Amino acid sequence: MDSNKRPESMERITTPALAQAFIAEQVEAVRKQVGDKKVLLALSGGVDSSVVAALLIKAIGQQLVCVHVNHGLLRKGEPEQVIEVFRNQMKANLVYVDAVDRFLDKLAGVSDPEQKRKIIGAEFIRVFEEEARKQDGIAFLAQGTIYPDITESVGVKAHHNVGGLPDDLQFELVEPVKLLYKDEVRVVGKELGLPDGMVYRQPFPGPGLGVRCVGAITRDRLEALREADAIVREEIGKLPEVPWQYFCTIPDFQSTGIKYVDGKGQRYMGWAVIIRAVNTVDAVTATVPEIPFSVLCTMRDRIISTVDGVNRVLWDISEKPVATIEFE
Ligand SMILES: Nc1ncnc2c1ncn2[C@@H]1O[C@H](COP(=O)(O)OP(=O)(O)OP(=O)(O)O)[C@@H](O)[C@H]1O
Repeated sequence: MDSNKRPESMERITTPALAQAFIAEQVEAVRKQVGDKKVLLALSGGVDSSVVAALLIKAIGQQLVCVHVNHGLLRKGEPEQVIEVFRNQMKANLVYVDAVDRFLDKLAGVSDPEQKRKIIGAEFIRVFEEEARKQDGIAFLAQGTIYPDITESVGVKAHHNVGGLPDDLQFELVEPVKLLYKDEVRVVGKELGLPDGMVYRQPFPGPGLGVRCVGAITRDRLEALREADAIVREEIGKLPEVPWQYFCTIPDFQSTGIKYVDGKGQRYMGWAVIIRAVNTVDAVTATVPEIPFSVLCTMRDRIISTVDGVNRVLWDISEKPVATIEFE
């Protein structure tokens, strides 16, 4: 039987009981596959790799080595959450790699979006390879492959795919959620005790904030983006109906602002934050939900008063097509 084909008889995991049954079955299967060997996992803190991590911690505990790479392009609080959940709460064997300078130095002055993506992907593989070489006795590589990755692409995670590792680091794969759809992964994640903020995290591009800091990334603009993004997520996240995705970008142009110092107006140049929220079923087309004007004003006020360097807040009403969801 093709192990990459979901059996027609497989029931959709929609309830805690079904999730528990799946977890028990996979814990057994992983123990059987891995024995007493060690497993390596690149842990982003996204839903898929987090669920795999939690499942493997349950199955094999300290035989799992998780590697979390902070490339400087993660959202506010994400690396801290990975450390809190996996190292402090689940007592996982977690290697935290601070690679912020490495990534940002490589990206300095690069404005072409494709080039930026390539640099981020290649550097990620390099960092992960270095960490893999520091570990003794790794025999398996775990991946958060899910069913749409198999049916919609070539069968492996396309971005940051650790399949890009050199030949001598080609381990046997452990892919416990590869037959699950995203909604099922979330139900399983919840049963494994992962926090809602992780399980229901909105989609985030592989290259992270890198493609929302439009053009050549600078550290100050990236920091402003991270702060503004946290405000946008917090405020729009309070709506009774939360859009599919909501975030902001900061393009690489400045416009004139005015600051009052000792009652005297002074002109200065500042960045613009562009807020974007979309609804979509398949990400092929997207519509723009209505956001109450009062919420837009709250975001404007918070961003302008707390985010350094920003003097303008814009609301993007473009649908897809013709505008893509992300700016790059
Ligand atoms: N910063 C990171 N640190 C460690 N591993 C990462 C990081 N970013 C990505 N990865 C690895 O690359 C895989 C694919 O990343 P991608 O950004 O495409 O996210 P994804 O398909 O939504 O998966 P996830 O939900 O696990 O983030 C992740 O599952 C993870 O194994």
